[in-house]
Amino acid sequence: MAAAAAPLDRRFEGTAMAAPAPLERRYEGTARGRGVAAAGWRVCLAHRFEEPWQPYGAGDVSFRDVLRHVGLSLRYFRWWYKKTRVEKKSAFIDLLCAVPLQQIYGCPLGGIGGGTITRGWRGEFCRWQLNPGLYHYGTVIADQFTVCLRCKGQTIYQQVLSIEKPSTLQGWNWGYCGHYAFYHALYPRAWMVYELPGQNVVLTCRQVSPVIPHDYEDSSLPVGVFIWEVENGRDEDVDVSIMFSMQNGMGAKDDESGGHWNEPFALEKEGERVAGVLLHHCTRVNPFTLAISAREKAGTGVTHLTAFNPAGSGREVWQDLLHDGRLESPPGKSSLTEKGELTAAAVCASCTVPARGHRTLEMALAWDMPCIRFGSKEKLHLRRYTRFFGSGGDAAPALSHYALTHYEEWERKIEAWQNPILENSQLPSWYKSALFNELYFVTDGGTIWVELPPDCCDEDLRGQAAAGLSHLLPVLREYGRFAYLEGQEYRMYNTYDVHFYASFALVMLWPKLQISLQYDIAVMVMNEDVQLRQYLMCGQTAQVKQKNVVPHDVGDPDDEPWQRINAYLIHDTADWKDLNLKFVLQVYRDYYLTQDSMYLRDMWPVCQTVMESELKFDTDNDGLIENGGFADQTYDAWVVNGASAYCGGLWLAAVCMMCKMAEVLGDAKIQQKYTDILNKGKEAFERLLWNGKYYNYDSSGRGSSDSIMSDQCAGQWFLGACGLDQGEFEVFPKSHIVSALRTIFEKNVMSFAGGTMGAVNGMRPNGQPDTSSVQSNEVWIGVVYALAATMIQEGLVEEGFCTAEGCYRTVWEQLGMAFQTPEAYREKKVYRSLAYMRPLSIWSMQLALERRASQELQIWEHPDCTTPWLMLPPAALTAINRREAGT
Ligand SMILES: CC(C)CCC[C@@H](C)[C@H]1CC[C@H]2[C@@H]3CC=C4C[C@@H](O[C@@H]5O[C@H](CO)[C@@H](O)[C@H](O)[C@H]5O)CC[C@]4(C)[C@H]3CC[C@]12C
Repeated sequence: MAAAAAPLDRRFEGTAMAAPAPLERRYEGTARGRGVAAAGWRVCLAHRFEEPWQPYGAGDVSFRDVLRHVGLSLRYFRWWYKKTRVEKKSAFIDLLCAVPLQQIYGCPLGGIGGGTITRGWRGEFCRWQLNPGLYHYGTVIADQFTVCLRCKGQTIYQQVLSIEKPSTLQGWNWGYCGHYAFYHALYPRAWMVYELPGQNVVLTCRQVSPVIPHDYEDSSLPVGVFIWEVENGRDEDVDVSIMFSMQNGMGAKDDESGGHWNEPFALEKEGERVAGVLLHHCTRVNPFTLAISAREKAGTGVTHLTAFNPAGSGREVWQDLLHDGRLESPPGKSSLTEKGELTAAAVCASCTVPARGHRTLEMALAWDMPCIRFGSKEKLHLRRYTRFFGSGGDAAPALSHYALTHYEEWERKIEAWQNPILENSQLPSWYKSALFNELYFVTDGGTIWVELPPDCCDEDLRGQAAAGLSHLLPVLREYGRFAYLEGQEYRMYNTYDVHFYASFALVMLWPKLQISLQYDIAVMVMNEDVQLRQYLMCGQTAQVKQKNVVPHDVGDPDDEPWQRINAYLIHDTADWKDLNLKFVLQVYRDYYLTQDSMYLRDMWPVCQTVMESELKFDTDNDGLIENGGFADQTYDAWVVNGASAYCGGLWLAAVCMMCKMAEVLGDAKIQQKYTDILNKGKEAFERLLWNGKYYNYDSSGRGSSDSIMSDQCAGQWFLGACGLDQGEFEVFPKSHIVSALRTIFEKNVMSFAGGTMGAVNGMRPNGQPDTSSVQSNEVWIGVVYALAATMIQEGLVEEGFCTAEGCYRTVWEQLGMAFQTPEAYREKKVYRSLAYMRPLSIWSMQLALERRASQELQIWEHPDCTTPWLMLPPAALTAINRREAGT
């Protein structure tokens, strides 16, 4: 098989794909680092991305769209003013103050649901989600690693490993030359390789977070480990010290609120000793403790400085380290900070690296915020990790010790999971990077994972448990409650129409979290919230949540999620057509992948309930639902009228799955009922929407109803993922699906931006993007990955990879949006909603590949492959490899 070329300097022939951005071009070093993964996202620290694109603003809306949305704009502005200026809260979607794009982010630190701290690719600590679901964007300049080299008792080199030249801590030697370092991300690990100019010493810092598939313990821990590999190329021994400094706080106003204090700690257990400093951050709400530490072992000394002023020159710290490569500290705790005062601490690990030799220094960052309150401050929640480390707020030393003594095991598990994919030379390297790096959102999606209190007195939960969800309480008790945001800028938990796409990552890697999430939704289906409110799109007043329908989301972290749901008030989603169907589709998909029959049995009545609610949308009784003439589905600003490819296709797929579930559960009556509907509905779907090449957007016959929608095969996507796409279960004629996918590839992909940016949501048959709405001419990255998966399922493997590649390269290489993949971009200049949930759908590509390969296996077995289920059919791969190798 063709060897993979360097991922970032390839040329493409035979497609209009432009050369990818050479993110490593500025690297002038020769070092490749130690143990750095081959695949991943690699960038030189001196790299500069092109001018940042702008978030969608008023200026990007056409006059026609402005007129179309005058009512919404006025109502939104009135609501926004009240929320932000009168109630002094933040808006769940702030259209007037979008987060500005910073092209700086790298892998976040931390496991799932304990909060995250993102490090930038230049090494900065820059994006903080410690208060659940709420982000603070700010680089804390005191949070650094500094290296000190000494030979024969003399310091020969001391440098902050940062290219910054800040105005504080001016007594430190800043301005490391970025041309001699590169960053490499392969989530949940990242590497930074620093060649120390003129020193013949190379440092590789490997950052590891405990994000381990199918692990529900260590994956919840709020820790990150930094393993410093020091390579000495000199002919003499070098004493090397790495100092890790950290401010008490996250660079927000709170840091100066007074009352914070630091203290040194050392913890020895089972012959392993870890030492460092605790930084107690004593806020009224959600207080926490940060811990910086290092592992002491033979030949490695650990020293610390309990407190220093990060707002001053820092000269005393610098000189102290310079003097002997160690830190000296007054004993005991620091005093409490005064109001307006900042404090920081540092820990230093030192060892001697023999001439031409190599040594390792291990450091950790842990944070302990066990008890959390959301914005409403009504309820106290315990984070998942408290079941292993307690909720007393004193766990930071134990967390640090555990992280430093278990990271090797975590890495073994991470490699066992990733290697079969990474070692598959038939998969293009951009895909390997995309697949693992997009997973950052599972932890950095404002994610929370909390315990169900043992004495749970939530009436709703108890009621539902009694009323048929027999495994609700056992599941929630054992696996806790999980929620992640629709997007860092779209602050709603578990937005369900979007989770539909992202859920593949969860069910494939942490299936119990998907199941727990589904139980939560099932409970909410049964509940109502009769409070009335005005919806902003159309201005009508309706209740917050109706009974027997799937909610849009489970709430805003700035309020009280799970308690007050449906934070989204743009539309009354009780009338949305996709939400109920997406529940049914996920239930069967989850059952198919997990074979959890308790789950299936519990969800079955809920599926019947939501399908009954949905049936009322089949107004003409032809077996097919109709859309309501407004944007009543995930494309919430793109109006649909009558039968539609998207919702109609999801409907038929859900009806098919109802038949299948009824069969599995032996419910013949329901099976017959849905079989009848399916037969009628299939006929109506083909008659109303098939135009000989693809399925029309909708059946209204209006101006853009024959648009080509990139997501028109969403129903087939789910059917295929569950093996329900052939024989008696064939819902859509195979030839129609393949023809539709080919049309999408030709029009939405290759005729848009020269085939380099993925698939535009809507394309007119004449090859012009559909501008009938503000969303039809957008590209939705998560939809594109789902489309690519569908193509792979249907045998259009090369087309699928080519389609997805455009999005990856645009986001990660051209636009500098690493670790913040947005919901959408347009062909030029604008994007929408950074750090979004939907792109996790890339895991459905992996499922499609695995499924295909296992089918192909019967007819084609490759002698060299140790993981045959990851193999692709030879014909498709020859083409992909040709493009990958640039031949
Ligand atoms: C800055 C001005 C106020 C702009 C004036 C023009 C506006 C009236 C419209 C231009 C763009 C519209 C927005 C486009 C997207 C939106 C997202 C939506 O929420 C979530 O979106 C997902 C789709 O991306 C959806 O799947 C999820 O379920 C939703 O939770 C809410 C509406 C809107 C903000 C939309 C509103 C009107 C414009 C700003």
